[in-house]
Amino acid sequence: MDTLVRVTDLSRRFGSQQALSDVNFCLDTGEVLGLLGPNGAGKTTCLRMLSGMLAPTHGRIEIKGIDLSRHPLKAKRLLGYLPERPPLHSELRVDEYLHFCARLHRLPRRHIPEAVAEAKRRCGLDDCGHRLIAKLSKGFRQRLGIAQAILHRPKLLILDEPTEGLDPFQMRELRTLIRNLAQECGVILSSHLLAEVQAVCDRAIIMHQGRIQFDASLYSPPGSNQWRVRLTPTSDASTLLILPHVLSAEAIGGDRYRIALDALGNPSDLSRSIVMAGLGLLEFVPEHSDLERVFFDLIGVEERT
Ligand SMILES: Nc1ncnc2c1ncn2[C@@H]1O[C@H](COP(=O)(O)OP(=O)(O)OP(=O)(O)O)[C@@H](O)[C@H]1O
Repeated sequence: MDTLVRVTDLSRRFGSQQALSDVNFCLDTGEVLGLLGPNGAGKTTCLRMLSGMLAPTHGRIEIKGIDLSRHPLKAKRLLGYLPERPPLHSELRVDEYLHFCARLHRLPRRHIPEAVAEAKRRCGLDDCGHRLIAKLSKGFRQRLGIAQAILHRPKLLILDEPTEGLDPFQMRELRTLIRNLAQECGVILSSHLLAEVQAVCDRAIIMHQGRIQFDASLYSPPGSNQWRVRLTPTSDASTLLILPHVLSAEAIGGDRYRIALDALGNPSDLSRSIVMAGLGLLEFVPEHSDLERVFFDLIGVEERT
């Protein structure tokens, strides 16, 4: 697969504040990458640098092998950007605004009507051309923000908190749109919601205090068969290890254990054998993915084990 974006040792300092430190990652065409992290983690700073709006203090960004700092115009032609606050002009009508943006993207005049029609079609704005932007709902404003970003058919689409403030229905529609757009380009989006990233992304990077804490595919590896149990305090937990199909049983605190089963093990047999071995079973849940573990550890939403 093509490497679309290569980010090397990217750092940014604002005065004494180190907003981003030594960030490294790559993105392939067709991939949707989610940047996750709490407020102030550095997501927007990272996306602003990727979009060419902010210069790095240190490090390099290449888009299709083109160095963004050295050849900004050439590299920026390959990307579309939806900032945290979409740059909409509320006094304009949708068509007027998209024509204006098409000129900013330097599309040849004769191609503009077709490009505007196509962007509206892809973003579900076909019937909105004459509507005043001031009168659009939040969901339609986000669609319009994305439409301006894809007018020139970029190879890389950068979306900063694209579903922020949308209702669940609008969120679902926008996620479908993002997945459809990803058939033609790579997408990097930011969010502080784990479920959001899990719903739409192929890969997630968790950022915290300007650094990458986790970077992995969201497709669970085949054969990951892990369960979390809580036993009564008097239980002899070493018994877990001799139960059928148990590969390991790791104590994770609070009388809880993370149990890994082999490929033949299954949860219903495991729960039965725990009880038959005389252990007091209080809780039995699927173990979180590594992504969820890191996220909850950082954000501290879930009870700690
Ligand atoms: N222009 C700026 N001047 C000074 N500090 C800044 C500037 N932009 C960002 N920062 C600081 O850099 C850090 C990272 O901010 P950033 O906006 O990138 O985080 P974020 O993960 O996008 O957060 P949020 O989810 O709240 O948007 C924060 O501490 C922020 O205060």
